[in-house]
Amino acid sequence: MESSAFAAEAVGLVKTFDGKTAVDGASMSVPAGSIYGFLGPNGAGKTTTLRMMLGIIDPDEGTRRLLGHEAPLKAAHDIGYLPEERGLYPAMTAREAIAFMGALRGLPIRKGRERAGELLDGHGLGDWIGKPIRSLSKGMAQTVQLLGTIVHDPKLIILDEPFSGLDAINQGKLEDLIRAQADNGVTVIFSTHVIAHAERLCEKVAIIANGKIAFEGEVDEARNRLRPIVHLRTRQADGPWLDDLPADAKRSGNEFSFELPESGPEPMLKALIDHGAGIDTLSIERPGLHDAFVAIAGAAAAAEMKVGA
Ligand SMILES: Nc1ncnc2c1ncn2[C@@H]1O[C@H](COP(=O)(O)OP(=O)(O)OP(=O)(O)O)[C@@H](O)[C@H]1O
Repeated sequence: MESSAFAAEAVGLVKTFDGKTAVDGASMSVPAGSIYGFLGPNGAGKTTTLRMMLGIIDPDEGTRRLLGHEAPLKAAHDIGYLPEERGLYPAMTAREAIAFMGALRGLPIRKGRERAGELLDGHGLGDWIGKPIRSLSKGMAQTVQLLGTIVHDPKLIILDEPFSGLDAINQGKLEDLIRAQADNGVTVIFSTHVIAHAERLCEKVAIIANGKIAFEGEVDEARNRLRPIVHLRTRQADGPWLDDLPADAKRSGNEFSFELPESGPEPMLKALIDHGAGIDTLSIERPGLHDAFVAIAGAAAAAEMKVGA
């Protein structure tokens, strides 16, 4: 049943709300045991796609398969889901909230309480175990909800914008938690509009803009679509060596920047040296995922994304 190399797959998912297409033919394949990032600006269709994958809503067209099940709800006990809208019952204690979330996924409540204690201890919230949710800070409550998402040891975790609302320290802890889950063989899918998290965590990403998947593949594959950029500062301002630079090199004083030629840096560097440019500084910058995002999804979509945490 779960022998597939993919923990989640979607083929041609379409969803229209009131005549407006929110998701327009999304196909994704999430390798089992990987960390998979779903990147796109607000309103791009991330939440709608994840809800279709989970079986919370049905697509108008297309198919999906979750942990080997064509009816995603059949996999419900093996799934952990953190929705974009956060919320816990304010009067429940941290322990009860976690145990309750586990019970909704089939974990016996007694076991859930036990695991809740371990998880809260392990995440620095041991002192809050018996405190009502309303007495916790927003970040703590979000951590509790996250612990409730993993309390039943799911095989696949789907987190919708899990980093939003967390300060930098808690964002770092969440990255650690995601890595720890993946190290244990759990598949993690998370959506984000912050590129840095995906760049640090993911092997594979999907980039969605205007309801369409513009790219799906390895992070390196996205970055490799762009050529590295050479930044060069010469000692001389003028000379025959200027002809050795690519015609479209950008110049500011003695500083030049241009795409690395297909032939690599050596032939050009040799020519520059032979023709008397005098190399002051040289660096070759590999494009980041943000540059790749701009190239793939367009500048307008990229402008709505955040580069860093
Ligand atoms: N239940 C719904 N009824 C009507 N329109 C909807 C519904 N759910 C989503 N939409 C619309 O579908 C489009 C995609 O929304 P979706 O929430 O999937 O995007 P998103 O990428 O997750 O962005 P965000 O992070 O802002 O939620 C938006 O235009 C949204 O208004």
